[in-house]
Amino acid sequence: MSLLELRELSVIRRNRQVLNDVSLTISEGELVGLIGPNGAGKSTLMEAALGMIPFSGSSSLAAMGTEGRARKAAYLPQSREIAWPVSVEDLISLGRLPWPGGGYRAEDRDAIESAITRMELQPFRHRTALRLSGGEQARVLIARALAQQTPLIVADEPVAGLDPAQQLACLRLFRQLAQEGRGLLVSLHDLGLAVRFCDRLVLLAGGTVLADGDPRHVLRDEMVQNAFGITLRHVETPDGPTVLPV
Ligand SMILES: Nc1ncnc2c1ncn2[C@@H]1O[C@H](COP(=O)(O)OP(=O)(O)OP(=O)(O)O)[C@@H](O)[C@H]1O
Repeated sequence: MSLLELRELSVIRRNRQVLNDVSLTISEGELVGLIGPNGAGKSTLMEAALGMIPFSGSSSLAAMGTEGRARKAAYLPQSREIAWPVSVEDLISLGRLPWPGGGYRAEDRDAIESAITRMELQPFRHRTALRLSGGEQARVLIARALAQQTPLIVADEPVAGLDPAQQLACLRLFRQLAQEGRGLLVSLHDLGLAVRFCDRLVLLAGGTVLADGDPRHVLRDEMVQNAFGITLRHVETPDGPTVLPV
């Protein structure tokens, strides 16, 4: 079943066409990597898909009411702002706000505990979120999105600022969530991680989809040269395929 359908989505920002006729579907059980150079329109695509900015074309999510949308999709924005000096546990519990009861039922507690465990945040749960390191704050915000327990997760550069072990742990968790039937749209700059963990890659450049499909096919030489102006060395490892930009 599809969780997100974008049809001919176009966005104009400051009189400039940032996205041009982008069509995309995310289905249950899929971890989809959104890749592309800086300024390609990855964040814009996510914001438009969620109905946060004006666009033309259609988005199945943006067409829903705010409550239905918040129960369908959790969003991790690129900017990791924490506005108030709340505890880690309280911040994560905000993920339960879209659900009836607003966070006080037994299932809310279970969702919050599960998110804390999955992001290995037990030692931090009573700390003030604003006083954590940048990477620790990033993990707390991922946990808030997990606590929302939505079928779809839209995450804008979720592993930016995480150390290598935490990057791997985060993408392994995303893979596991996909295996459990959730759909994930995740923007990534590390193409090695993208090819290793994603079921599918969508390559965005100049506001259009250059390629959408099997990661190794999307990352073929002419596509990578066209989008990024670089070459990739493809490497087979015991843990699966990866790539090195050269
Ligand atoms: N609020 C805004 N107002 C006007 N233009 C914007 C705004 N946000 C982004 N843009 C422009 O839209 C284009 C796409 O930006 P976007 O942030 O979607 O790219 P991106 O692919 O996510 O980039 P990055 O990899 O650097 O995060 C860029 O040219 C950017 O300057």
